[in-house]
Amino acid sequence: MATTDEIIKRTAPSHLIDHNLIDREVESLCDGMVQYQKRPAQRRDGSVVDGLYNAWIIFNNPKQFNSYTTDMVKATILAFRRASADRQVNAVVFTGVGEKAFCTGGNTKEYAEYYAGNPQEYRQYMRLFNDMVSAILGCDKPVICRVNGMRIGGGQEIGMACDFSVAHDLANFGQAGPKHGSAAIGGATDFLPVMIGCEQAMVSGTLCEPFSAHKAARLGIIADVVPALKIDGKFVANPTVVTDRFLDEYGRVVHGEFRTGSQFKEGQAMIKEGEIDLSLLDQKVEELCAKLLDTFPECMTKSLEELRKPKLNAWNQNKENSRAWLALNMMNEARTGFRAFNEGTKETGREIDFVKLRQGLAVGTPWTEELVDSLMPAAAR
Ligand SMILES: CC(C)(COP(=O)(O)OP(=O)(O)OC[C@H]1O[C@@H](n2cnc3c(N)ncnc32)[C@H](O)[C@@H]1OP(=O)(O)O)[C@@H](O)C(=O)NCCC(=O)NCCSC(=O)C1=CCCCC1=O
Repeated sequence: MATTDEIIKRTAPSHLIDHNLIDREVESLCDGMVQYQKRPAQRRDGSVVDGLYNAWIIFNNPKQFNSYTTDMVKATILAFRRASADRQVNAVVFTGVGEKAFCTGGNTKEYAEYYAGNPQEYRQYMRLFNDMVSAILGCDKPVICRVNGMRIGGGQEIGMACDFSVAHDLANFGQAGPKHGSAAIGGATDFLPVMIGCEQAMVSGTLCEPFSAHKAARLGIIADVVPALKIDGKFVANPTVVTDRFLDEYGRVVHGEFRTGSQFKEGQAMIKEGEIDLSLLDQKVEELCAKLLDTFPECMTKSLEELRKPKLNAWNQNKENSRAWLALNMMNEARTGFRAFNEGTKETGREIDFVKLRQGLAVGTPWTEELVDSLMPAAAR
């Protein structure tokens, strides 16, 4: 009987049709701010597999916490289509450079300086954003979000569109919408209720309070969490987060909540003193890729398609209405909120005086450029 290798050699066709949309390097669409790397696949024992790869899609905008510009969104759509069509690719690893941020969502500088006050332009942008989220949810390969740091706003949304998330435990998660003039309708309002239930989704989507990777694991937003902080060469859990007990004296769950007061400050000092090492994160990601490799490919794709449906159906039901509303929102609250973040500083703050705005609207004050200018952090001082 012929061996599998002999059969492959004898029967594999000499020409394969290329199903990619365009034949351009991902990096060429965005000056390298999104990188596409085919990294050799590994077996569970760590040995490298000939001819098979994992596609790493990497956001490379560290100065702006790996937020995505319009060009980066275009490149990301192409990257996921490329990975989906590439016969040699078995899994996609979606991540960012560095250890501070996976992604903090849309680029607030571009939002404030180009899209603010231009709903027709933002509608075009949101076509691209929607296609980016759909490209993740429609990828024929399993998608792992390697959470190399904070996952905030639209970064949390594209992260939740992935099939698996593995995070290091210094990463924070959360939305920014109603604090920065938007609503988390770029996927979070579709995915959160499905993933963590309506009550916790409401807390995250409206109050916009960040939560730790340990809490994200407890809530079910991520599949796994590993330490990244080394003190004297030894990995330790995030010292700003409660990880040494599950309940407080009243029987309430405190595991994964942030420490407070002097304990939190001491934890921050420990992080400053320590060394950040993402080797355990990469080990966990490679282990997951190796497990995914050890399956039938078509059955894997079918399982992905079915298990994605709760998120995908919610997303498809709402994404076009969300796009239209987000465009129009650029006339008032998004224009105000993203300008405030972009023009604010640590000293002036980066958010408006929400009470002042509400007081004005409560007496029917109309939205004018003058009102918006008066709400900017520097003006309010
Ligand atoms: C809470 C933060 C994520 C982290 O805060 P902190 O640790 O205090 O860092 P900062 O000093 O705020 O930021 C450091 C520098 O990074 C720049 N930065 C941070 N985030 C962005 C961003 N998203 N775009 C551009 N630049 C960013 C920041 O300006 C600092 O640089 P500087 O030169 O000014 O010193 C906090 O950073 C934060 O809240 N960031 C903004 C989060 C945000 O609002 N994202 C957009 C949400 S809306 C969105 O993503 C959407 C997606 C699609 C659907 C529609 C939509 O609205």
